[in-house]
Amino acid sequence: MNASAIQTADMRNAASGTRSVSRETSHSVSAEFAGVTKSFGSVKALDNIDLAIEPGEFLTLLGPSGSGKSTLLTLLAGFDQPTSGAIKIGGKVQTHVPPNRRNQGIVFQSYALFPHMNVHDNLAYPLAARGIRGAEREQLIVRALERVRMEAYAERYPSQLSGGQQQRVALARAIVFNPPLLLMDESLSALDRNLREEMQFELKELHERLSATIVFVTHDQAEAVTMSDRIAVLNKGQLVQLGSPSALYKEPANKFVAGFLGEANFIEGVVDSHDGDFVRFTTTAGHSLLASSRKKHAKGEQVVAMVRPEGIECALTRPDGGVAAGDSVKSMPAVVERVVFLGNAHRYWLRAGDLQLIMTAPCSARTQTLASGDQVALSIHAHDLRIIEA
Ligand SMILES: Nc1ncnc2c1ncn2[C@@H]1O[C@H](COP(=O)(O)OP(=O)(O)OP(=O)(O)O)[C@@H](O)[C@H]1O
Repeated sequence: MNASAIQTADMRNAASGTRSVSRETSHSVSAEFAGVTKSFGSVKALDNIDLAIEPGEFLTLLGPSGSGKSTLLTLLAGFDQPTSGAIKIGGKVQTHVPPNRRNQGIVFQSYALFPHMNVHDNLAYPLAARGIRGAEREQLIVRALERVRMEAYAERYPSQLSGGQQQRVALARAIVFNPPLLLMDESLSALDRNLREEMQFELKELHERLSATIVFVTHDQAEAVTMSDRIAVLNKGQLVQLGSPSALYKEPANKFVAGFLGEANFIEGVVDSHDGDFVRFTTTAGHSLLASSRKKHAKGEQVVAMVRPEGIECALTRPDGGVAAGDSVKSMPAVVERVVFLGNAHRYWLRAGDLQLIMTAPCSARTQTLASGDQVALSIHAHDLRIIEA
């Protein structure tokens, strides 16, 4: 995942934020975890999670394997109960309400289509369970199948469908009764790349048309960034950070989030001074750098700063030691160790003393391509260098 993916996602999320697209229903609910802990014997799968999901929001639970994403979603679905804490849906405590008495659509891998029923009957099932029959039921089935472009497959049995088609039908079954809450666990993970991207786009469109709150689980960062209004990053059963994709990318709370969502360079040092939102610190290699920080830091404090690969700038050093392009930001000497052409950008591995940094620079006719062995002056604007937690 790169910065342009984040920008595209931001634009898409901003567009969906306005939600002027014709919405076919007008209900959605909030969902909340209040001090939720879940233990399996000695394993604490979730540790005191507080998380409030807004009505109509597309919220993604993101984290590495074993971080607790599925456990959190399973508790929200009502398939299991927390060891302590409460789950509220629409402001009401639902912690011990069974799944069939919660008005929610579910697309879980373990919640497969009924193999002995054709597509039509798979969709009719949740409607019948809600007492919806006759012409209304048929209308809802046709509309749900149209939404996932599977209207031509109503008579087929699941075994006569591809994996991708089965997932579309599972999605149609989950949305056929216009649930105010839709829960999806790694629902697109079995699809090949093209179909997955197509489904991501369709799901996002669907979210804009439905008014449902969607809670989506994935371990795929790019998917989380493209789809979500907000992302909740989990690690080892804890909620590490909650925010918009761009906030998490630009202002990660710690090294884990910075490294998990995109690429990051980390620079360690000791604080010299703090002025407003900026901190001057000296790196272990003796370079003095200016970074931005939300917190106050005391002189002598050990800090870790983070810069994304596109936040580093380089200019070739002239033979007299000066810098080719003038720059107001103080620069440090470095050498280009390796260059890789990526098509629309170059990726550079730079060494400045004991610091190794990765930089990406877009390719254009106006930018000079650096070569391995070039002596350069490296600069990082203070807004691109952020003090984060270790
Ligand atoms: N029924 C269970 N019994 C015992 N331990 C469990 C059970 N379910 C989950 N766990 C443990 O709880 C932790 C969180 O698991 P969970 O499935 O929620 O993670 P996840 O983030 O969804 O992982 P993945 O991406 O691999 O699906 C893991 O350590 C897992 O082994």
